[in-house]
Amino acid sequence: MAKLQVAIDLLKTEDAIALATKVAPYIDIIELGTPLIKSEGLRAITAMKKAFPDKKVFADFKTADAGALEAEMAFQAGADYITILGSVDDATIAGAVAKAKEYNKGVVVDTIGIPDRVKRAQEVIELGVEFVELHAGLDEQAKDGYSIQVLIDEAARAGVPVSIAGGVNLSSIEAVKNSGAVVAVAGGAIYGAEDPAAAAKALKVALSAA
Ligand SMILES: O=C([C@H](O)CO)[C@H](O)[C@H](O)COP(=O)(O)O
Repeated sequence: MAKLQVAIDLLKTEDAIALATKVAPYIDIIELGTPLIKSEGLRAITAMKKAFPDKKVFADFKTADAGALEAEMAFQAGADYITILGSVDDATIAGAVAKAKEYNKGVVVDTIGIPDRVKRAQEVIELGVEFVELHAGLDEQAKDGYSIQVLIDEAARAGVPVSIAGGVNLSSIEAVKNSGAVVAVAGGAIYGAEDPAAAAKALKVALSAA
């Protein structure tokens, strides 16, 4: 069954923990979004892992260089996963993967901005990453004509473990599930909902349905 990841793009650690507290029963992976980490630093990761030791904590660093160093920073702070940008040199990804092996943690490659996400996913999986995020960022989603269907189609033909991030919500979750993605990432659909717990529960139920 695909896992559910909540992407927390809030700016304060206490708000992030308050949200995670509401949705945790339905969530497998808690993502600290890039804006949150930039706003609060590594202590946001440490605080989240301390609050939820049994959940996987995902640090969305979107690292572009010094992969080993940034991976070590994230893992020492308490992260279980770090993201490295797929558009960077393979050496940056390989450095982070080597560090992940040392700490028994994982690297996720983020394909944001990459024209051929499937080809790059197939390449970087060979470097030892856990899974690849097929990702349309918030700015790409805001463009006219954006549809998550592109990511769903890519996941179905990727042939490697992928997550989908880019506006996953209740309307798209069934198609995301059927695409074979191993993780569905939902940000705004949860943290922007009037009742985040109900939103997370509905997504989890849809992912769990036979
Ligand atoms: O990674 C993200 C983005 O780059 C800002 O950090 C989002 O968390 C990701 O796109 C998922 O969020 P939604 O698209 O709101 O589901």
